Amino acid sequence: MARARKPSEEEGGATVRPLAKREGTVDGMVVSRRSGFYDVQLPSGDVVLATLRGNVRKRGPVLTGDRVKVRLLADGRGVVEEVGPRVTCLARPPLANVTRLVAVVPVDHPDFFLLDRVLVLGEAAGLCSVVCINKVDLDDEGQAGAWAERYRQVGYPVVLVSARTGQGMEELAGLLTGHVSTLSGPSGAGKSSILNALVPAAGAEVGEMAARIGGGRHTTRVVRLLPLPGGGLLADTPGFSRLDLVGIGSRDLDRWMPDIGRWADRCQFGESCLHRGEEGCAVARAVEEGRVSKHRYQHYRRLIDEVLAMEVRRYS
Ligand SMILES: Nc1nc2c(ncn2[C@@H]2O[C@H](COP(=O)(O)OP(=O)(O)OP(=O)(O)O)[C@@H](O)[C@H]2O)c(=O)[nH]1
Ligand SMILES: [Zn+2]
Repeated sequence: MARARKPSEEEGGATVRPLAKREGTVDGMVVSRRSGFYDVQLPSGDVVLATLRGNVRKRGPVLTGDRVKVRLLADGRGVVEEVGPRVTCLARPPLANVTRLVAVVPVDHPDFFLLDRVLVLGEAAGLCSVVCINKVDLDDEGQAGAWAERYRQVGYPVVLVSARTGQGMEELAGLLTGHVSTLSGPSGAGKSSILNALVPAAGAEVGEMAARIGGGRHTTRVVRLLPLPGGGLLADTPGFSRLDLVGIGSRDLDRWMPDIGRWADRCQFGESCLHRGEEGCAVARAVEEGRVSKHRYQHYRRLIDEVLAMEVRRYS
């Protein structure tokens, strides 16, 4: 898989940059869609309901997050006349131009294997990830600081927040400014609570997942991009609705874990090495010397075994 080029901070996907000039049209971004109708947010903040022009419809699906040119009609509606190139594209949920992934870990039930899996998927999709440790009001044993340090060493910005008390939320909001962002993390991590704290009008249901499933309300939801008060947009649906390592190859995995990849480049065995404890492997040595976290390396080993097993199933 070719390495996705990461958008720079200035290129944050929420900036509505002009596409090529087109007479009588304005730039916008699709912020939600349902059966043939698209809500397009204009640079003024206004949202118009639009349909697609025939040639646009033929070219393939237009996704929430797509940058478009709309022609405004006299009745206040619009017609999408052109769709701009995508910086990133997620499949499930279908979202274009997301640039920021907020990987949420709850203090009360932290699962760092799951976090590393989410971060790998984010890297492979070309997103700039932030690790968000939530529920720090429950951090009685003061462990969150050490966890944060582990991920700062990898190179990720880490924020310690409490959606309940509001601690750290301003810092998190600052990291989302100018981006199209999405939250990811296990059920109960506090994604809806964080969304509601960042976008008071979001009205996301908190702590009701079990009730929803139990009650059989299992309908497909529309993905919306909600405007953040400080600028930027936040998806109201978690960024990865499935966490299988689809599209991740055994030869690429080290690149999607930057702390491992850094040493993989120096491995004497070159590209053929999968860094599974081979004698003389530069990654194994870096772990022994304490330059790479043992936890992260253990997770790499579990993930590479999983990817290899998938490849065996696919090719046999
Ligand atoms: N103490 C504490 N509890 C929190 C915090 N954030 C969320 N919670 C609680 O954690 C539970 C789960 O929160 P949600 O926001 O529904 O979590 P979610 O990640 O959206 O969960 P799903 O919808 O199941 O994916 C709720 O009971 C929240 O009130 C926090 O910062 N501190
Ligand atoms: Zn190696």
